[in-house]
Amino acid sequence: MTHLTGQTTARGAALLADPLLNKGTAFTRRERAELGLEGLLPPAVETLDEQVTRAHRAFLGYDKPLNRHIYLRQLQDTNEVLFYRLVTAHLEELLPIVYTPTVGEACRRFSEIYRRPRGLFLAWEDRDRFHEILHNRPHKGAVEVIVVTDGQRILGLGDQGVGGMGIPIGKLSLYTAIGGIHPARTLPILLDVGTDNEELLSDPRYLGRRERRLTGAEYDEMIEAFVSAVETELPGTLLQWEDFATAHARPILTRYRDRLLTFNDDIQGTAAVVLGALSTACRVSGTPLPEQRLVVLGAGSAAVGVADMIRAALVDEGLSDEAARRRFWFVDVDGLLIGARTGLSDEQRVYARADDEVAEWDGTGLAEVVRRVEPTALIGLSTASGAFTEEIVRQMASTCERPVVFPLSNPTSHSEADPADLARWTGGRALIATGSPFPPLKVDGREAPLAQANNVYIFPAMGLAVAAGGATRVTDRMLVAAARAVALRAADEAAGLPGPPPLLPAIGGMREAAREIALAAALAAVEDGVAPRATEAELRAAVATAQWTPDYPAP
Ligand SMILES: NC(=O)C1=CN([C@@H]2O[C@H](COP(=O)(O)OP(=O)(O)OC[C@H]3O[C@@H](n4cnc5c(N)ncnc54)[C@H](O)[C@@H]3O)[C@@H](O)[C@H]2O)C=CC1
Ligand SMILES: CC(=O)C(=O)O
Ligand SMILES: [Mg+2]
Repeated sequence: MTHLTGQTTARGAALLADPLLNKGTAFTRRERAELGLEGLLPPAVETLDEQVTRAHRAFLGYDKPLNRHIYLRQLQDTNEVLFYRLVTAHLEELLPIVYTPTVGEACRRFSEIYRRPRGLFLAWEDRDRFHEILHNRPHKGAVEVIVVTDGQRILGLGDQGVGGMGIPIGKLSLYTAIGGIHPARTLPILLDVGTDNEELLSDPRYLGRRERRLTGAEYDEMIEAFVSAVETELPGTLLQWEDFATAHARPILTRYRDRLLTFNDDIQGTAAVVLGALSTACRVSGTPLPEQRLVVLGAGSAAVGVADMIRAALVDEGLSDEAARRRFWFVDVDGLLIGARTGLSDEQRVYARADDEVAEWDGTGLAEVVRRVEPTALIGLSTASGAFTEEIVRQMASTCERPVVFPLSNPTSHSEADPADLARWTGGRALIATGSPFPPLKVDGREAPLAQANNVYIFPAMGLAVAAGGATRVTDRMLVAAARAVALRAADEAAGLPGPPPLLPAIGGMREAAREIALAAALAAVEDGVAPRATEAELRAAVATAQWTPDYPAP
C-alpha cells in the first residue's frame, strides 16, 4: 500500500531513492526534519508546479529527441509524480518523445542508453521459476495492467531483442498519464526468447541473451509458463500483448482470450482506433461505410485485425459476411491476396480475391490495384516507407472526391506517406490519419491538426474501463464500443470548430476522452456479462474515481 498512499517508514536517502515516494525539492521543511532529509536537498522548497516548470525547461535544454527521452526516463526513475505531472501538462509535446517515434530509437539503442532497471525480464532458462520471479516486482500488491513483449516486431523496426522493453515501459507510461492507472499498479515485462537480429547478436554491448529466438514447441512452452505464472500470482490483471510478430500474435490471442483478461493491442487496439477514425471520415465525406472500397497495404496482424473489425461493423450495418469481405483488397509484399496465393494464413485467406478478378490485370502491385479497384480508402500497415507514392495517390484522387488515406505504420521513418505530400497531391481533399505524429497541415491559412490514428486512443482507456468496472475478459463488443466512443468524441469536439473537422479527438484532451471511452467499454462489458452489473451513473463515477491524477500526498 505504501506506494499508493505515500505512507512510508522509509527515511533519508532511501526515501529519495524511491521514485514513487520521492518529492525531491517539494519536501517541506517540516518533512525534511521529520524524515531525515536535512542536508540531502538544496534549501529551496518548491511546489509541484514549480518543479514542473523547471523540469520542462531542463527537457527543452536537450535538442535531440533521444536525449529528451533519456531525460524523461531518468525523471520517471527519480520522481514519478513529477514525471507524470509534466507529461500530462504537456501531453501533445511529450507524447512523441515518450512514445512513437522516439521510443523506437530508444528500443534500437536500448543497451547503449540503459541506465536503471524497470519492469521484469523473464528468460527461457527461468521458465520453471516465473512464479517466484514475479514476486521480485518492485511494487508489491495487485497489478492492474501488464504490457508484455518478446521484442520481435517493435513498431516497424523488426526484431529488437531485449531492446523491445522500451515499448512496454512507454505504453504503461501512457496507461498512467492518460488512463490514470496508478504507476505502482503497472508492470512492464520483456520475455527474452533470444533474437535473430544479427547486429544485436554481434554487438558486445547487447544486454539480452545472445541466443537465436526460440521457436515451435519451446516458444509455446515459454508463453504458457508465463501466462500460468500471471494467472496464479496476479489473477485479474489485464494482460496486454504488444509487438509480437504476426506468426505469434494471433495464435497467442486465440489461445488465451477466453482464459484470462487479455487483449492484443496491435490487433484489437489498432482496429478500434482505425474504425473510429474511419467512421468520422465516412461522415465527413458523405460516403457511408458500406460504400467504401478499402485497399489495405500490409497483411500482418495489425492490418488483418483492422479489417476484421471493419468487416464486423459492415455486417452490423446489414451486409452479409461475404459482401463485407468483398469491400477489401489486401496487398502485401508479394502483391494482391488472391486465392491462388500459397502460404496465406486462415485469417488472411478470408480476404483473398478471386483469381479471375486479376486475369486481365497488369500485375497485382499496389499501383495496379489502385488503378483497377478505384478505392475510396487506402490504409497502410505495411512498414513500407513511402509506399503511397505520388502516382498512386494522384490516381486514387482522380476517381474519388474525398480519398481516405491512412498511412499508419510506425515510427515516422516507416510511414507510407508524408501527410503534407498527401494534401498536396490531392489538392487538400484527402482525409488523412497517420500512425505517428506529424506537424499540422496549413489549410486556408490556418493550422489543422492531423489525426494520429494510433492505439494510444484505446489501450489506456481499456485499462481504465477494467479498473473501474471489474471486467474479467476483454470482449469484441468492448472494443467496438471504444471505437464508437472515439468517433462520438471527435464529432463533439468538431462541432463549432472552424476548418476541416478532425478525424480523432484532440491529443491534449486525451485524459477526458479516455474517461468517455472507458465508460463505453465498461458498459459493454456489463452487457456482455463479463463485469458485475452496474448502472451507467455508477460506472461513470467509478471511472472518474479510478483515474489517478499525479499529485503528492498531503504532508
Ligand atoms: N498506428 C497504429 O496504432 C499501429 C501501427 N502499426 C504498424 O503497422 C505496421 C505493421 O505491423 P504488423 O502487422 O504487426 O507487421 P507485420 O510485419 O506482421 O506485417 C507487415 C505486412 O506488410 C507487408 N509488407 C512489408 N513490406 C511491404 C511492401 N514493401 N509492400 C507491401 N506490403 C509490404 C508484409 O507482407 C506484411 O503483410 C508496423 O509498422 C506497426 O508499427 C501496428 C499497430 C498499431
Ligand atoms: C502503435 C503500435 O502499437 C505499433 O506501431 O506497434
Ligand atoms: Mg504495437
